[in-house]
Amino acid sequence: MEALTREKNAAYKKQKRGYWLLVLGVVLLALSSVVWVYERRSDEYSLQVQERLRLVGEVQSKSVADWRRARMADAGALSQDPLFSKALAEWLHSQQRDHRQEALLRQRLRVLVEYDQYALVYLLDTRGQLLMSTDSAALPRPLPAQERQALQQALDRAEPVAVEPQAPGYFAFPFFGVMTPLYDGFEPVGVAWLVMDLRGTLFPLVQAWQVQSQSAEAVLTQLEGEDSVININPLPKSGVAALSKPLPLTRSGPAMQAVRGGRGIVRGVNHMDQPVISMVSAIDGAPWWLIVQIDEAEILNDARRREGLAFGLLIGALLLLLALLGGIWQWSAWRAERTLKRELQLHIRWLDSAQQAAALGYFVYDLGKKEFYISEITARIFGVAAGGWLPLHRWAALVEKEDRKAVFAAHEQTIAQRQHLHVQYRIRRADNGVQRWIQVWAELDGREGERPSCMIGIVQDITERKQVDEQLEEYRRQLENQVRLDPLTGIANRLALQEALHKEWRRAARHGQSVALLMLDLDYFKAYNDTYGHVQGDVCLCEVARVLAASVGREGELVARYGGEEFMVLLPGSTLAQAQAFGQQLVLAVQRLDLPHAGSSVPGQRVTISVGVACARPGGLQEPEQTDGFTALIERADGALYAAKQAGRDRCCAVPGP
Ligand SMILES: Nc1nc2c(ncn2[C@@H]2O[C@H](COP(=O)(O)OP(=O)(O)OP(=O)(O)O)[C@@H](O)[C@H]2O)c(=O)[nH]1
Repeated sequence: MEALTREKNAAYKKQKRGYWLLVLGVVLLALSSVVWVYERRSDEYSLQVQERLRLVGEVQSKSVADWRRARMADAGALSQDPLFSKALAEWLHSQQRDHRQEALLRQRLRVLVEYDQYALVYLLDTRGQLLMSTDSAALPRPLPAQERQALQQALDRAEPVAVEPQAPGYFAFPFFGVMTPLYDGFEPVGVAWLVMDLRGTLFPLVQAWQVQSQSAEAVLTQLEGEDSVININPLPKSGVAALSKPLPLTRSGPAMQAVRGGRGIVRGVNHMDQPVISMVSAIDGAPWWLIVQIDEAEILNDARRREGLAFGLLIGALLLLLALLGGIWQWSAWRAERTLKRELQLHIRWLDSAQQAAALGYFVYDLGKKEFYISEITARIFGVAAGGWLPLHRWAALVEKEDRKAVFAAHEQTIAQRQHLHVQYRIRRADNGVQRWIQVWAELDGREGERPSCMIGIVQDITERKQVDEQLEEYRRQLENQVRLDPLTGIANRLALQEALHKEWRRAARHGQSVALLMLDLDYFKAYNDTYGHVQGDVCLCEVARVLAASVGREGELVARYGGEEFMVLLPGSTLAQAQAFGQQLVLAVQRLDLPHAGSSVPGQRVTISVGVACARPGGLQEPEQTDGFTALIERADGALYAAKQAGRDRCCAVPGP
């Protein structure tokens, strides 16, 4: 039972281990799926961001190009304005510089500042000397080389020429300028230097990209010298001011890739050594590149944060579900285990009670250790102190000497041939030395083909049952005898005679011997009954039977009451003469009884017998030859008896064989 409990516990633990392995497998599968999906989602998100970068870059670069084109177009329109140029020419040619013309020119310059949003406008002569400016703005002196060069180019080409942003510039604000030539007919009369403050004009276009990002920025760059660039607009997120000092071109920076002709989405590190994804666009008609960039790590972190949250929730829900399922399973397993334990305890109690009631104990014989483990009841049967381990030699000493060899042989045969063991043997109890009968049923454990490790069996004290069995056997034997005994005389009856006759007939046939049969009858017994009564008649029969029984003694010889006052004597191996002589002895033995018989016609009026003798040598052993043979023998003995009666009774007559 303990083994059963252990087995069930082991099965339960195995089941539990299996469950946790399953849970672990599911969790690992879920995690790897999540990681796989997560990676794919990160890639997808990166592609989405790149697409957005591309769109923003295209829109912004177009806006910047449009803005620049518009500025150049405005400058072109001013250059083509004949009235303005004419007014300037006239003002220049007038000796005292006509105040009215000057007022008109200043008016026009104010319009340019107010409506075309120029920060400053300078009117220069063709040598670059200041003629007038808006709001009395001072002209940088001397006129910087870049502006001088632009002025000259504008006059040479007869079209506006841009003055690109510079670092550091001449003004307190980042600016973009256009040198606009003015002609009176075919004669150049001067140049309008249109200066635009980029902060309120161009920068908002570049910085119009509103995204919730820590790093996303757009920057207009232009080459400064051979190997550096300047950022035209400020980068507030990176803490870089507009037109900051030139930044060296780094090999993997997006600016370098832009300068080398890279366009579209590029990867690289920015000036702060952070990996960024950038959209690089060249601004049409300008030496500028627009770089829209975002920190790559931020993209992924952002994506991961969001995806992670979603997946975290999913995994959390999954784990919660698993935990819930596990809890339910544990609870049901605990309930099942508790029920099982209760049932097991109940069964153990029932089994103990049943074993006690049946005086049934159990044992386990460990084939390796050669030791018995015996239960309490088994210990009680063997008379040892308590259940537990009992070495083989101690058990062997308790087996009755006469039975020991057979019991060992049975045990060995069981182990060798994997048979069931069912033996009954005697033991001497260890405590009081009393002999007891026990019965043992046992079998080997393990499956077919496996090497058995132990023999498990039950033991029952059957001493009382054995005694009852012996009594029953005795009773049966008595009954058997009684069936074959004549109740009045106590000698064999007709049934016993017939069985003996069959047996001896067959034996004689096998050994080629003869069988003699004597048939005896009390003479005038009817008269005896009539004279002395039936009770006395019975007594007489008993006396004669006693005498007859006392006269036979060799093996196979039998005296039987054949019926009424008739008796038979079977003499196997006797010849007719020997049998006749024996018959005569019987006649004399009855005479010697000297029982008075007043009704007898035999002289002396004593109880006498007549005897008929027949003898035969049996032929075949087969039926009906055999039956015919001894039936004929009986008939001939009967015939001989008749002859003895006819001859005067109290004698023995023999009939020779056929
Ligand atoms: N008392 C007693 N008488 C028996 C028993 N069995 C048979 N008898 C009697 O035995 C008598 C047999 O008589 P019969 O067959 O006429 O023969 P018999 O009188 O002996 O005459 P013979 O045999 O010719 O000498 C019968 O009267 C039976 O009643 C018995 O068990 N006890």
